[in-house]
Amino acid sequence: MVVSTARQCELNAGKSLAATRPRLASHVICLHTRRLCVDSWNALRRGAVHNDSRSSCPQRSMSQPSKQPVSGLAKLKRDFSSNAPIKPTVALATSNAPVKRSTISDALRRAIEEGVASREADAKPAASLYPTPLSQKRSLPSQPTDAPPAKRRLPDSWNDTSSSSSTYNYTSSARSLSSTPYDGGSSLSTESKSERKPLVVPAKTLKAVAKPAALFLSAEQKQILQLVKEGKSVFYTGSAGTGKSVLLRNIITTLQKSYARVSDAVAVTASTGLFSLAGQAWLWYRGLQHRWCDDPFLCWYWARYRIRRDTR
Ligand SMILES: Nc1ncnc2c1ncn2[C@@H]1O[C@H](COP(=O)(O)OP(=O)(O)OP(=O)(O)O)[C@@H](O)[C@H]1O
Repeated sequence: MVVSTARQCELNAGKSLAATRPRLASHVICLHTRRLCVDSWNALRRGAVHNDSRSSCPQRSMSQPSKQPVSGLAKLKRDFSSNAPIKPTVALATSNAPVKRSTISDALRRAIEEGVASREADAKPAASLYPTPLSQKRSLPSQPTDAPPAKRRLPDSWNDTSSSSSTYNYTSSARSLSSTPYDGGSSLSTESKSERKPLVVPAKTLKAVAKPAALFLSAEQKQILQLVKEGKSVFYTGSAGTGKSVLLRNIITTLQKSYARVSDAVAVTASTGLFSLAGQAWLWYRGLQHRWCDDPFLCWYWARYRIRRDTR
């Protein structure tokens, strides 16, 4: 595309542009009239006359200043007859002066400015809803502090059923418990320490708790117990945990009940396991089996030593 000035339009009028500049582009735009002046390159090549320039570029005297604002390119003179570079005829100082823009540019600029302004106006309320990037905290919706939060209440049907059913009343139960010797700690929050009542547990309750469960002797144990009742001398032994001590306590209790009216009828010479003849059971139970236990005397002595040491 070739940019042609008004002067060039005048110069080129009436003669073939193709003859002078055959390699020019296909169109020539006259900057003076800002419209397409010349036909296509083919028309120029055929030697067509620059007809449009006649109509669009009226013959004007170059001495008359142009009323229409032109850009700096309009003031460039170029001789198309040669390949000489463009030489500005007007000092470039004029370019330093504020160049008055065309009305089209001003309108476009105003339209762009109005569009930007309208976008900013639309974006302002939306931006006020969201926090700034620096403050990432979410602002909770402001609630009126005067109005207390609504209490959650049970439905009426719930109250009806609870009153009719056997619901546990914690308040009344706490009062009833405080009247008992042991309040179970429920009245700690309501009563002071001075009002606390001592813990009183009936002796019957303690005995019932301390009483072990009844044992039923096995057949072998019963057989040995029966022999003792018949007054026979019995020696029974067995490995650890087979029930020898249980049987011995049962024998003592049975004999004491049988000879309760006779004083000193029953005498217990040694406790179970500890001072028994071998004493192996106790030592085995304590995990202290020793080779001395093969000797009854040494085992008894060893057992006594361990008992005294442990009971200090
Ligand atoms: N007839 C029984 N019924 C239920 N438990 C029993 C019976 N005989 C013994 N036991 C239980 O067996 C365990 C051992 O019994 P016991 O201490 O009398 O054995 P042991 O032979 O004396 O043991 P060790 O030789 O170590 O002294 C005990 O916990 C006892 O309660």
